[in-house]
Amino acid sequence: MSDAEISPRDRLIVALDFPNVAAAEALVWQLGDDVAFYKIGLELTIAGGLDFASELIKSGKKVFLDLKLHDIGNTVEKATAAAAERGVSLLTVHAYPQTLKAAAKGAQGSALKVLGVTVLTSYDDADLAAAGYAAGVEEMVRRRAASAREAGVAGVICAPTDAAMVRAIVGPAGLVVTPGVRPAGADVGDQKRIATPADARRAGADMIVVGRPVTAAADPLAAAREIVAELAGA
Ligand SMILES: O=c1ccn([C@@H]2O[C@H](COP(=O)(O)O)[C@@H](O)[C@H]2O)c(=O)[nH]1
Repeated sequence: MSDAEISPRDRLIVALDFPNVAAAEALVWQLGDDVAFYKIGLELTIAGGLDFASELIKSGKKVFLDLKLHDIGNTVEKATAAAAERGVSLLTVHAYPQTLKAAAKGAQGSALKVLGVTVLTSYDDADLAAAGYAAGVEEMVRRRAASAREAGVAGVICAPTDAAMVRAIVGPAGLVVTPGVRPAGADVGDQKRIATPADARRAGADMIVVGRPVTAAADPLAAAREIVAELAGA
């Protein structure tokens, strides 16, 4: 499928950051056919999310497993192969060359797309300095996007504010997925590098990840519909 053929609905990935499967199931039921792509992260994975991922896939939804793997090559390769076997569509690993290459190998021959996490959207230059990095966000994002391209993974996770720069590095075929998305006026929470759904899309994001602006909304279905409408107009 070419990029132009992806519908606005399929560009929205809702993050199921819940402490249990029952709460995640209730939201998926509430959103119905308006949302087709879900992200399962660390919290839900620890609470039985892997079996729930398989159920979602069986019911026709797409699943992004956001595990941000980072370990020795053999472990990352085998874990990636196991994710591919489960039928998930997207999997994250941290964008270190060794990790990216191992994940690319683990996904070989499958439909799984591996995404390298560049710099977390909750980080700014001061956070990187506090973690011991000499380079700032822009430089680190550039380096990691280039590592992802060189390792041959499908694409990257970056902030919407980095998307245009990243697009120039990964090229038109690279998948650019951006969390840190906030509709105008939404609570920013712990995110630091943010943009609206429309601005993320205009900057070159193929897909956006949205959690709390949908999951914590008084009316999650209306919130999801507004985001899809905004994407459609971008
Ligand atoms: O750099 C990153 C990588 C992953 N995430 C994940 O995306 C969602 C965002 O949730 P919100 O509630 O919309 O802030 C969450 O699951 C993160 O683990 C990210 O935010 N930034």
